[in-house]
Amino acid sequence: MRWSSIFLSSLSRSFHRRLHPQSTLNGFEFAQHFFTTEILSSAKEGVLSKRMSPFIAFVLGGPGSGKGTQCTKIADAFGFTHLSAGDLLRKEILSNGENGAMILDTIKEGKIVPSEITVNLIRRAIETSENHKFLIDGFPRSDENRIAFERIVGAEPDIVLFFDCPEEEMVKRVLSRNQGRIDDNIETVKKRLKVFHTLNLPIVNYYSGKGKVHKINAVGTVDEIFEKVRPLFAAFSNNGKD
Ligand SMILES: Nc1ncnc2c1ncn2[C@@H]1O[C@H](COP(=O)(O)OP(=O)(O)OP(=O)(O)O)[C@@H](O)[C@H]1O
Ligand SMILES: Nc1ccn([C@H]2C[C@H](O)[C@@H](COP(=O)(O)O)O2)c(=O)n1
Ligand SMILES: [Mg+2]
Repeated sequence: MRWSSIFLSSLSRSFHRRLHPQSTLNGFEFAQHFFTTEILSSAKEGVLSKRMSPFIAFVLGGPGSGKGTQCTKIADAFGFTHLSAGDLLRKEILSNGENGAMILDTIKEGKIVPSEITVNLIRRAIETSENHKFLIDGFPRSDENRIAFERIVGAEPDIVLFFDCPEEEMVKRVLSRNQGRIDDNIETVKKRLKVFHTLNLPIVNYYSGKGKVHKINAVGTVDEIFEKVRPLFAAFSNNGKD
């Protein structure tokens, strides 16, 4: 083996270990992973312009914890495509599709829309995107969501961000959001908080067990929180917008 390849291989291996501390890849498996996820992602044109497997970050947190706000900033700074599951569902309501009325009722009740519907909206958005880096905001919200994503999209997240915010602060933020959302009222927020504890938090625990969760204290100004998020994404990117 040439020195340059030994050097590159060890550099990329340590980079990979920093990003995936739980990784057990080694030898051939590691080289394969590195080729498909790191090298192909930097190619700009032709058949290599899209990574074989996209880079996926799930972004979790309670209602009003600031997921959407931070995703906008990450997308701007690091060239990710921001896919909000809630926004995709709201668009589906507006498009008068066959599931629109059911989705509206479910959102009003603060419940979770059947996974197949949400996952297919996400899948379509990934497939029609030219990008290979995605922030999937507000998903998965349940074990059923997670399993459906693995089955239908056939992928797992590379990282999971979890915005940890006290309940009182989340309620305050939702009630002053003022974007005309049907679920931004105290009755629905209470229901969404229950769903957050019973269905969403177990997902965070599941990915914690896999060493994928980056927990961010979501109290502070938007910019202060982004400064905690930035280093995670800087580690994935050479120059901020690869
Ligand atoms: N760090 C912050 N400090 C104060 N207000 C914030 C902060 N981050 C976001 N907000 C505001 O709180 C409200 C909720 O934020 P955002 O929509 O980003 O939350 P979310 O986690 O996406 O919520 P949801 O799950 O309900 O979509 C918005 O009005 C936003 O401007
Ligand atoms: N995975 C998801 C994401 C969202 N929904 C529904 C239920 C949520 O209360 C609503 C709003 O989502 P948000 O904009 O707060 O992320 O959308 C769902 O059923 N499944
Ligand atoms: Mg949101």
